[in-house]
Amino acid sequence: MIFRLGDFRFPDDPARLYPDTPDRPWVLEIGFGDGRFWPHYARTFPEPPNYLGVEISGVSLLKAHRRLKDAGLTNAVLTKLPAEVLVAQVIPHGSLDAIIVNFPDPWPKAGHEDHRLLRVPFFQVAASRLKPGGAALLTTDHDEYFEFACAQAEASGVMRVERVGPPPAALETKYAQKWRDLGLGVNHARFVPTRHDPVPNGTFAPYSEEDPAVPHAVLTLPADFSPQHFDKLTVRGKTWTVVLLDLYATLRRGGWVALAHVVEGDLTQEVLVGITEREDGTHLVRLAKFGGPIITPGVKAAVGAVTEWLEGQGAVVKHRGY
Ligand SMILES: C[S@@+](CC[C@H](N)C(=O)[O-])C[C@H]1O[C@@H](n2cnc3c(N)ncnc32)[C@H](O)[C@@H]1O
Repeated sequence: MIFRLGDFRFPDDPARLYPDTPDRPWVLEIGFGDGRFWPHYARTFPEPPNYLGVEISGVSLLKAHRRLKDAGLTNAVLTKLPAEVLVAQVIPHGSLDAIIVNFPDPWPKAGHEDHRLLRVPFFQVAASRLKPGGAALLTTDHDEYFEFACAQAEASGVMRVERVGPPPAALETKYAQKWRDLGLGVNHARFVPTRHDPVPNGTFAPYSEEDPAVPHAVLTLPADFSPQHFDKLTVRGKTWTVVLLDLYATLRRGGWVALAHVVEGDLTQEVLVGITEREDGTHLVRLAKFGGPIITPGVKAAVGAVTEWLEGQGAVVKHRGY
């Protein structure tokens, strides 16, 4: 099954994600590519564990989805997201049996280490998300990244590094085959948590139409409010950047819609903020459902930015709910 970020809870519950197999082990694979690993690895268990796969490539997502379907692996959830967002926001403390990372992008150029997944912050969150007895498994052809990842795991203070042989399934992926054809070897490590300090999930919330928590404001617009142009506007907070890109008039209900680009760490969302007239003549500024937004501090700030832009145009705010 393919999940969007908005289909998850924050944190989610494996029993909700896998209602037919809630008692099986839970394995997360990061950067599954075309999905060759899981059919091989799942076969090494008496029953296929519950699988959560995360990828940033949409093409890979569709290829892997077809592969898992053809293999009859139904207790599998695939999602197109940066792994960092999924691990930090969706996965509960102490819930995973394994985290698998096969041939992660090595970011080999000097100065690009910050783009690497396997750094201290990742290991700290991973140690929280793994169950006692669980481990993160890395297989890579890239010697320098391998040493870097082992050093980062040690530096995290929450992982023990075991340099052991890879599971045979890790040698069946597309990239494993590519490097094997070039005559290159692989490195493998198990990162075993030595501590399980909880790293709290964030403050994300799903969008629910009736929920009063949907960010909004109520205001009175000046009688002559009729914007003819809109200049792009950027607002920065500690953890987010909001860019109000444009404002559109809506024809069906009267009113306007602002398009906002919201960046918070690894997560980017494009959201719409509606400005609609209410029966009493005031206007409601509210995050729109369109596009399946997640309610985050940055998205609340986008509603705030639209409200404050309207104040700059002479609106008087009666209520702020963001
Ligand atoms: C070198 S490929 C390896 C693919 C596959 N594991 C294999 O062995 O054939 C790395 C994969 O990681 C994915 N990826 C890179 N950064 C990611 C991130 N932050 N979250 C999830 N996937 C990511 C890429 O899209 C790519 O498919």
